[in-house]
Amino acid sequence: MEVRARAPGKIILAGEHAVVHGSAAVAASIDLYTYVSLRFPTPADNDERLSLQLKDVSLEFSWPVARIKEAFPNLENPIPPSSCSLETLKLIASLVDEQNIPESNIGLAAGVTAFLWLFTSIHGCKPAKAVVNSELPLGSGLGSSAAFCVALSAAILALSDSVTMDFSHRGWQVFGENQLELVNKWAFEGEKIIHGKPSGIDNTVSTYGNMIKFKSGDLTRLKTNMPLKMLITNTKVGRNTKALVASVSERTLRHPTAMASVFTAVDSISNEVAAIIQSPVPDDLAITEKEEKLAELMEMNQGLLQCMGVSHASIETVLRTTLKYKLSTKLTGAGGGGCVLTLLPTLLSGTVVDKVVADLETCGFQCLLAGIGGNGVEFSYSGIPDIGANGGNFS
Ligand SMILES: Nc1ncnc2c1ncn2[C@@H]1O[C@H](COP(=O)(O)OP(=O)(O)O)[C@@H](O)[C@H]1O
Ligand SMILES: C[C@@](O)(CCOP(=O)(O)O)CC(=O)O
Ligand SMILES: [Mg+2]
Repeated sequence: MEVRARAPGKIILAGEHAVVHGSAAVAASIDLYTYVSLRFPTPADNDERLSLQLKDVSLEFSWPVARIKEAFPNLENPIPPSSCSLETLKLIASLVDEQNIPESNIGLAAGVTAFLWLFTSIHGCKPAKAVVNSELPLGSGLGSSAAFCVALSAAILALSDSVTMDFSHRGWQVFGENQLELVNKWAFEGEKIIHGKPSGIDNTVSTYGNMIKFKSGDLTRLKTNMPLKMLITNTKVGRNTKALVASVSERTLRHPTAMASVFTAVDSISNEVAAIIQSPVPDDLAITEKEEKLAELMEMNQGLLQCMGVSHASIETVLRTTLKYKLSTKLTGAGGGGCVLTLLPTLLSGTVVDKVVADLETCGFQCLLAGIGGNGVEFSYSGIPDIGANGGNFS
């Protein structure tokens, strides 16, 4: 039997980075997903390995289970969601090093480490094969790391005693509230391995979907009927969230008072964005007014992200290009390159959108329009034994 899980990427409408320092932020899921399939071999497979296939980078890693047992002599499982200790990180690093990850893909080591921590914490040293593929660009600000951790946690938990399997349900199914919480907690532990100091907003929006406000670990699910259209421009400039988050923390240490004011300003912007998004939309005029306010808040947030030092020449080029069409733009995610959001007002003609996209593509950028605010993590079983509804636990 195999389980497949999928978890969405996200855009941050307001508050990235500042959210790591306690400000509010607003994020929405997008309809681009990371998929993980996981299966335990049958005795006939005679496979005593734990394998991870990363299709997006055409790499596969595997470890004999005996080698993992040797590296983790004191492994206890299953354990409740907890951080990987420095000592265990070192043990996992030795397993990852053995795989000779190509230098050009070295950022993957953190993701592979997160996989080993999540899998062994929940299942111990068991042979299994996980296959990952994604519709998201990796390392571009659309939350691929969180979608990876959420989809992995979901697939790993869906084949554990923590989830009662419902075989009567074919196709994608959603977790119950307690299980979602567990998936989110484990995914956060994975994000810690990849990001160093994540706020938790990315894994939370990927787990719960839709639109959320997030502050100091507290989730508020936003209800909105405002149509929101964003053009996502990928500058294709590579960057690394962990390094950017660390650079903002270093600037905060150097200028604590000034940065505290920046974070307070971002907090107000995020709260205002959340209020606008949630307020009723009686007519087109009201939508236009709201869009104008949102556009201004996005510009203000971008200015503050520049203050934090996370903009980039490529992002500034997108800003200048869209400004020619009086459109407002801000970076999304960690910045330093990656993806940029441009608000497309409801009354903006398709011809103008086409022209903006053509201009941006001439600069070598890639534009995409993603659906905003869809489902969070989902899972489905395949190769189900024919025993009817709710066959109980398998592990
Ligand atoms: N589909 C995937 N396959 C392999 N690793 C992934 C995948 N998605 C995410 N990752 C991991 O997440 C890292 C990128 O995370 P990050 O720098 O936070 O960028 P973002 O989350 O904005 O895409 C990658 O270097 C890798 O370790
Ligand atoms: C910069 C930050 O606010 C968002 C990072 O998003 P991404 O990994 O760039 O998609 C960090 C965080 O909140 O954990
Ligand atoms: Mg990330």
